[in-house]
Amino acid sequence: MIPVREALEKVLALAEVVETETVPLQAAAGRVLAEPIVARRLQPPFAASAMDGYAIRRDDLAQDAGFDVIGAAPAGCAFEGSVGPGQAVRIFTGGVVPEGADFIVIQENVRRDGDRIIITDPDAHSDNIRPAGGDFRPGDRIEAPRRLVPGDVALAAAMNVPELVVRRRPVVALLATGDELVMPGEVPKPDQIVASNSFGLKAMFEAEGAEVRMLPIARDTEASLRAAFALAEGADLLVTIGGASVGDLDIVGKVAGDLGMERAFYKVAMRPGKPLMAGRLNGAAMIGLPGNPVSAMVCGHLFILPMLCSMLGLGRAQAPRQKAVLGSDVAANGPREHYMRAKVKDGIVTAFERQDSALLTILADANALLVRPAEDGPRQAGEEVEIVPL
Ligand SMILES: Nc1nc2c(c(=O)[nH]1)N[C@H]1C(S)=C(S)[C@@H](COP(=O)(O)OP(=O)(O)OC[C@H]3O[C@@H](n4cnc5c(N)ncnc54)[C@H](O)[C@@H]3O)O[C@H]1N2
Ligand code: MOO
Repeated sequence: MIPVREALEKVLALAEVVETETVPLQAAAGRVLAEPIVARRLQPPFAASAMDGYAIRRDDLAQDAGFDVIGAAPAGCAFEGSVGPGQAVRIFTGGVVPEGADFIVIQENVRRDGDRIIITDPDAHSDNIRPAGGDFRPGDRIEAPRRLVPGDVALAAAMNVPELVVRRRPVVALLATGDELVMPGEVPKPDQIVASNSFGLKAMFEAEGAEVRMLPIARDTEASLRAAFALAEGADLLVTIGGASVGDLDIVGKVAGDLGMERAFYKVAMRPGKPLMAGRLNGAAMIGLPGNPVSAMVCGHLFILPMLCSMLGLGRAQAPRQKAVLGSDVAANGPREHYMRAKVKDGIVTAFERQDSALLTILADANALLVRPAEDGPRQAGEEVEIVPL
């Protein structure tokens, strides 16, 4: 049994950064940028009005001052002339500020009378002009690597960059094992249950940017497992679920070994998730998750999400942790690091009473894992602890 930190290092060492691909902007949100985005434009490309109103010369601004309206400058249609003393050009938000003008008086602050305007409020706290290049200039960059958020996509579009170079999605083959499992929607026999782990894990990995191939459930026979392993061909990462422990039918490790798996480790000093296994099989990384539903999900969060981040070129790091204050006492911990399902609100974390690794209702209710180091003593409410937000 190895400590969690060591297991994570070994798992991350199995993760190879995937290649890049080019995608249109429309498909870029959530992807990991692999090459910087470089602005091809000045934005705004001209001094632009920030308001609907009239472009004038600031020196002319005064209570009751009058102006001749000599033209209009709506967005997309510049006024070609020049604004002289006592003159104004009708302008709208986004319009090009005409030559000679250096101030936009908003329309609420004038009275219009035919082709004349009179200033009713000489408010000058802003000139209401967006300077050319005030947002970005040619050559300005969005640096890589970076997970693209909607704001990045909007910025890339404004920079006139229609395609982005991103990491391709790591392909994860997900293999549930067990004679007791049927698919959701099927009618289980009295001694069967419905497979849940693969669905939770698929959602988790896809949210991180993976492409998940869900393989057919393998039965607890060597032949069935071998056939299922063959279907994982071409994946970057094979994740098996169940059959990892010491029971007579827990044969995932054996079959993987027979197929040539180079084992990095088996068993981690953690709760839940002790029978975790990792290695390399047929050129791909392989992680064997324990079958208990909460164990599988917790290991997915603590090991496979960091692995996917690393494959996407985002660097090697553990699942993000935060500090929180204990909301109620917790008993001393044993020799395995314990990731207790917990609820955190306003910085106060409270572990659930029931911590059985089969309880999906508790997991669904939890929004954090309370981290208890190995052999940690009893802790009282009010003490500071570490959590992993879920
Ligand atoms: N004598 C010992 N028994 C067990 C040990 C041990 O050290 N000594 N470890 C326990 C721990 S810890 C865990 S975790 C489990 C893990 O066992 P396996 O990885 O072999 O998982 P299974 O036996 O196949 O299944 C465990 C449990 O989870 C259910 N399961 C499996 N796959 C799914 C799925 N895709 N969806 C929903 N539920 C699933 C399965 O029906 C079992 O109830 O071993 C302990 N035993
Ligand atoms: O440690 Mo197991 O992973 O109890 O559920």
